[in-house]
Parts: sequence; C-alpha cells; structure tokens
Amino acid sequence: MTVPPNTSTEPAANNGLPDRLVKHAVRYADHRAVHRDHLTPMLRHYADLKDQYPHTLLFYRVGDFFETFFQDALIVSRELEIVLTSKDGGKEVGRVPLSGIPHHALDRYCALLVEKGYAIAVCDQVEDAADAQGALVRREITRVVTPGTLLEEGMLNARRNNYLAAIVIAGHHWGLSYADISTGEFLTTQSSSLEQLTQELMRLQPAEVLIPTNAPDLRGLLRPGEKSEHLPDCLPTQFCYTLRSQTPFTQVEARQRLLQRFRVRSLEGLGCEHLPLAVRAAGGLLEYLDDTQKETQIPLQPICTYTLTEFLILDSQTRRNLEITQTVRDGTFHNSLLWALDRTITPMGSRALRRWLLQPLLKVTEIQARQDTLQELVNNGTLREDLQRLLRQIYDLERLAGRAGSGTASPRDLVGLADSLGKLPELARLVESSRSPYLKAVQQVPPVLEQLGKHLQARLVERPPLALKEGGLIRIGVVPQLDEMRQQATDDETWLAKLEVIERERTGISTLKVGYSKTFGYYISISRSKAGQVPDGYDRKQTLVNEERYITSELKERENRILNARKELGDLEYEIFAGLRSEVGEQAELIRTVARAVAAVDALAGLAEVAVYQGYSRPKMVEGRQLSISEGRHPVVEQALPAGFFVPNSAELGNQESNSIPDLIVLTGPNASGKSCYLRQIGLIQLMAQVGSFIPAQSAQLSICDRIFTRVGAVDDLATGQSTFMVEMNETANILNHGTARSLILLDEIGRGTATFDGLSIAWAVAEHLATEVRARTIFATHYHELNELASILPNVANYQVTVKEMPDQIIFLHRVQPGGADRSYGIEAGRLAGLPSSVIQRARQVMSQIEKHSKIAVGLRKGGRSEKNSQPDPPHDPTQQLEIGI
Ligand SMILES: Nc1ncnc2c1ncn2[C@@H]1O[C@H](COP(=O)(O)OP(=O)(O)OP(=O)(O)O)[C@@H](O)[C@H]1O
Repeated sequence: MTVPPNTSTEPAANNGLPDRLVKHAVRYADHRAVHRDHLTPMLRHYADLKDQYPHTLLFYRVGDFFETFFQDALIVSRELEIVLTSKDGGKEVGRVPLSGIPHHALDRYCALLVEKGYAIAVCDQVEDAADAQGALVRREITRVVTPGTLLEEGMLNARRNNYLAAIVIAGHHWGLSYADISTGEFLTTQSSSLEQLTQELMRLQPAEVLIPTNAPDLRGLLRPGEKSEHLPDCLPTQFCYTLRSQTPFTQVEARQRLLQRFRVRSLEGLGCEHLPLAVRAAGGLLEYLDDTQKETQIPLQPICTYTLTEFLILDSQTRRNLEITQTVRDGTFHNSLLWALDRTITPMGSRALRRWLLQPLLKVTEIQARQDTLQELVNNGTLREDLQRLLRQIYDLERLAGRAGSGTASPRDLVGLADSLGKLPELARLVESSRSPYLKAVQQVPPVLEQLGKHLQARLVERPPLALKEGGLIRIGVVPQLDEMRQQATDDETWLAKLEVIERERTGISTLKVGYSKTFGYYISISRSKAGQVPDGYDRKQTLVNEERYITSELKERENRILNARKELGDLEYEIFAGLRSEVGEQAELIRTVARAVAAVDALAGLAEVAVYQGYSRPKMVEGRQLSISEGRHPVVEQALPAGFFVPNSAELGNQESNSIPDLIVLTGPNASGKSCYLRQIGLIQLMAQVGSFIPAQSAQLSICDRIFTRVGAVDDLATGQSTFMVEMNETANILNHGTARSLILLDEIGRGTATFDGLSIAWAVAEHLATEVRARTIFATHYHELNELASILPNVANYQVTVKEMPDQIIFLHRVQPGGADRSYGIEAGRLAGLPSSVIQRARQVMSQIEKHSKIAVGLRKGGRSEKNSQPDPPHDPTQQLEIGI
C-alpha cells in the first residue's frame, strides 16, 4: 500500500491547540474509528465519501466554506497553517477536528496543497440550501484536483504547460501520452528504449504521471521522491506518479475510448492505429480525465501522434548544461537561454517558445519557415511593433477556450475572450500583405469566431462582477424578459428609495429612516423618543437602545418582490451566461487552433526583437556536416556583460570540403579564460539555429545536427548514490554509445574526477575514439595539455587555445580563441587571485617546477584506429598500446 508520508495524521505539535481539542484530534484522527451511525447525517455523508476517496483530501462545501474533518483537517491545518477547530460530530461522538477555508479561496489553497503533492476531492453543494427545505443539502464530488489536472487560472503557471502524462511499459518498449488539459494539447508516441522514455519525461517535466499497475491500492498519489514497489525502477523519481488500474490501459478499452472521444472509426487518421502502446497510454489518460473531472468534459484537441526522431534530441544533461530553461548553479529562470530570448507578450507565446527551445527542429524547410517570418519581422520594425502592441490586448485564448469548454470560465473570462477574438481581424489586417508563412497563417479569421466575438460583446457587460449568480452580467436590450424583470425591480427599488421622504412627511418625524438588515430585511427606524408618534399600520419588529424598528405590510410585500426579483434575475442572467459559455465551448478546438497561430507569431516577434537589439544574424542552413560560425557570442553571457565587453569567437568544424577543417578541437587555456563559455555558446548557437531563431554571430553556415551532447563539469548525484566520477563516466559512455557523425559533442573536462594518469588516459582514449570512430563534430576542452599531441597524429583533430596576456604581476584574460595549444593552466595564479595564502602559492610554484622538469609523455595512435596522420603507415616502432608518463 502506498500512503504518502505527509498524510501522517499526528497533530502537528499541538498546532497551538487547547488540550481539550488535542484530545479530540487524536481520538478522531481517522474517520474510520468512529461508528458511522453515531455521526450527524452530514458527517456520515462526509465519511462515506471519504471511504470512496481515501487518498485525497476531501473538501466538503458547507455554506460559504469548504470544510475538512478528521484526519484531513489535521493535515490541512498543518500544511496550510490554518486554525484547527472542531465541529459537533453527534451526541455520542462529541467534537471532531475541523479545518475550513472560505469557498472563494479554494483555488488558492488547492494550488498550495497540489504543489505539496496532495490530490483533492471537491464535494460541492449541487442544490440551493433553500430548495433542500431543511433536509441535508444535496452534495456531490464535482471534481478531483490532482497536479496534472489543474484548470483554474490561479493554480497554473501562465508561462509554462502543465502536463499530465501516462505511460505503458512492455519489456523495453513503451508508450507515452501526454496532455495539457488547460490548453487542450494531447499527444502520444511509442518507442523502444527505456532510456529514451526517461529523457522524454525529463523534457516534459510532467506534473503527474499515470502508470497502470496491478497494485491493490489504486488511489495512491506517489509524491516526488516517494518509492513504491509498483513503480518500475527505470522511471525517474522526481515526478508525482498516480497508480491506476490496468483495465483502461488495455488495447481494446483504450482504443475504444479514443474512437469514441474523437468520433472516428479508425485511428489511422490520428496516426496511431499501428502503435498499440501509444494507444494504450492515451486511452488510460482519457479514462483518468473522465474519472477525475466528473461531469466536466475536458475539451482536448485531436490527438497528435509524434516520433522522438522528429526533433533534435537533447538529453537531460544537455538541457541542463546548456541552461535552456534554468541555470545549473541555482536552478533559476534568470540567466537561462529562455530568459535571454523570451520577449513574448502573451502567456501562450511564452509557452510556445519554451516548447520550441526544448524541441528544436530537424527539417530545414520548417526551420526556414520560421527564419523567413523572423526576417520579415526584423526588416519591418513598424509591423513588429504594431503586432506586439496588438498582442498586448489578446488574452490567453488557449486556456480561456479550455475553461469555457469545461464550464469553468467566469464572466470576466468570456469578456476577455470576446475582446481577444475582436482583435483578430485587426491582426489579420496588420499582416495582410505579409508573405512569410507564420504571418500568412493569421491573415484569415474564421468567420464563426469573428461572429462569436461580436455575439459575446453584444451580450455581456464590459466589466461583469466576480459573483456568478448575483446578476449584472448581461447588457440591457438583449433579452426582453430580462429587461421587464429589471424594470419591475427598478420600480420597486425606486419606491423604496422614496419611502423615507414620503413617510417623514406623513409622520412628521424628520429622523425617520429606511434601512435593511440581513435578519429582518427592510425596516423603518424611528428614534425611541418619537416612538409615540408612530402611525397605524407600523408593526414593531425590533427594539434597540436608541431606536425602534418597524415594518408595514406594503414594505414586506415590496421586499418579497425585490428579493425574489433579484434571485430570479440572478438565475436568469446566469442561465444566459451559461448558454454563452457553452457556445464558446463548442468552438474551443477552433479557438485553440487560431490561438496556436497567434502564439507562434508572438514567439517569432519576440525573437525578432531580440535579433534586432542584440545584433543577431540569420544562419544559413546547409547540407552535410558543416559548422562554421563567424564571430559568435554566448547569448546569455553577452546580455549579462556591459555592451561591447563580450569577446566574439569563431568556430569551424566538420566541413568535408576543406581538409584543413577538423572534426574535433582540443581546446586548452587557463582557468577562467572562457573555455566553458565558448563550448556552450557553440551548442546554443546550433540549438537556436534549429529552433529557427537568428543567432548571436556575424554569420554562420550550419548543417542540421541529430543530437547535441554535452558533458560539463560534474556534481555528485547523491540521490542515486553516484560519485562525481561515476556520473562523469556514465555521461561519457552515453555520448560514445549514441553519438553519430551528425552529432555535436561538447566535452568539458573529461577525467578530472580521478587520479591524474587515469584521467588523462581516459580523456585521451575518449578523444581518440570520437575523432576516429564516431567522427562527430566535437569540442574537447581540457586542462590536460598532453592531448594537444593528438593533433599531430590524427588529421581531423586541431588544437585551439583561449589566450591570456601575461603581465609581470597579473594575467589579463583576452577570451580570444586561437589556433594552437596552451602549455599552461595558470591554475596557481588563479589560486593566488582567489586569495590562497602566499606561502601556499610559493610552495605550489616550487612543486610545479619540479614536476615540469621530470614529466614526459609519449603516446601514439591506438592500433587499428581508422585515421592516421596524412595516411602514413604506423610508425615502425609502436610505443603505443600504453600511455607512458614519467615523473
Ligand atoms: N568571450 C568572452 N568574452 C568576455 N567574457 C568572457 C568570455 N568568455 C568567458 N568570459 C568570462 O569569463 C568567465 C570564465 O569563463 P569560463 O567559465 O568559460 O572559463 P573556463 O576557461 O571554462 O574556466 P575553468 O577552466 O576554470 O573551468 C565567464 O564567467 C565570463 O564572464
């Protein structure tokens, strides 16, 4: 059984509770400990529901509050730091623990609990308390909120997707489906290496992963890091996993569910007819949505089948090392690539850019389509600025459409949506003469959406109130019946407003007032000193210190009419609003298709803005394996430095037409000279080019890479018990096993985590293997200057160094990358600059000079290597099977 550790029901260090309550809290820390028949009817209903949803926190609507009882009350009060109180549980039970939150704060508190890894079942009142006529108000579970099924604006991060994933594993084969129910994206794939499954999950960073299992306890939500025997070992533990029954994940059930959902006869058109694992994962995901969303039918876009090989493969180390969405050092968004490039205006544009950066393209035509659009937006600054100005007035159409479709959109959501739809024709006009693909895609607004926008604008008031059922939503002149009711209500209210004046005149009591209280309704108030002058027909209702309160039969009659009219008006307006909302919901798919096109324009306009202000250029995408970058810069470091401080550097790799261009560069240079920066900038430029962005370089000719690998620094992976060196070796093995001639490999410091000779030997062998066997384009940054020898042995290896200027008492970092190998690391100088004591520095210099005197290295080419310098035969004397170093 899998019980989340935090569902422990120990009361939190008394929580500041009085002793009497602690006693109850302990006694009733589990609803099952109480005899059901002894509970009040409401708590009995609560306990029955809790049995059905044992692993959720059950929020039960009572009036204006959502309340939790028993064990849930203890958890909720501890996790949300709110007061734990108690409620009468029945005559023989006494008081049971209670924690409640105001109903309007449900989203906010749910978001906090979901972030902590809890699932929440919301039990709402489904009839008016007045209609229940004294009986228990009818309540039902209206939704189960889990990390992957969030819809409410307040619970979601606007600028990133919130994915729910489902996986099916069969041997080494697997199927993965994922959906963002707030935007409607729904995708599925299948493949055959479990390592790839991990990588794909790492890319998606799903909020929740569903996994079919035969575990008896199926409602468990495994919080990040929690272990379970039912979780396959191959899966990363940092996600929330939900264990599900296997039935909906079977081929027959899953297929049937997909056919029904998308109203098709075969899955051929959806691209997954012959991908059983992809179908099973998708079917299991749909079933989970049906189960958790209850009556709400979540609108999803038609499922899209994809393959992993459609995109540039970036493993999780590479995404981390290139700091695409967060930095390595402190995991912040600030100073990541996305931070440097994201100038989008809308949340949907920002989400699109994030997706693009994590899934760069492989097809030159697709890259060029983005480049062409960027070019137009770079050349036409006025168009770009006008577009961005207009985008500011377009809300998150993707998510608004979703909320309309699921019946959770508020009146303000619909007004926002209507206003945004109203801007689409303007957007279309702005780009009417554009020729580039992404701008052409928004030249036509589907007439049905244009009409829908107008339809909503004509009906909904400009600034509707937050409350749904208190009226004030619908414009005057839209529904005659509504107008008549309003007129009647206004007449009554005017009568009421005049009553005070009339009664003052009639009674001669100048201090007479008409007021309203929640308990008594409307009343006429007269100061006690004038009570003797009260006319006939005044019926005394309440006596206060200084005043008497009266009603009259006419006042009561009007009051009834006014209050009934208000309720009827509120109900009718809500009904009209709900009708409008479902009209929007019916168009959710189309709205989202248009929203995606707008999001892409937003992402590209932002990239164009960066390109203009940072002086980026359009890379030329070429065939073959060429990587030529002239005067390239690191897109993030250059933004962090004062203008003009960044030193640009060029790079040439893998050009088969020129013999002098290497496949592998051995890059040496002092500490802190800029090796890592250079390495990463090449990776980032290649990645940006394949995203379709312009790049921070004077010019570039780049061919398509199938993968970018990086090995940069290393940290202990304490979670999996791997040492720094083992992490380094695992990552290196992965690169050697999966790299191809079309890959770009960036290695920083291989072999540093072990003894010098072991490290140097490994570094040598790895570099040699990459240059001769894999023949990938590689930059190998190292402090082992001995590796410079390789260039004299292998024709496709070259040495480059990052230069410094040595002054009598300091080193000046030039950050220039030039041909040739460095022979010193200036590590001792770096230590001096860092403040090591001068005695230590002096001693280090002595030791260094001794080592330098006695060290020699003689390494030859590995026997059987494919590449030999100038195709010369092996040297007759082969000193080579070992690396020989003497000190
Ligand atoms: N081309 C450049 N122009 C300007 N500043 C640069 C450049 N490259 C690097 N720098 C600056 O130098 C600092 C050190 O660079 P980097 O970390 O790449 O050095 P390194 O050679 O890899 O050092 P180590 O060998 O100690 O790891 C960076 O933080 C950056 O601010």
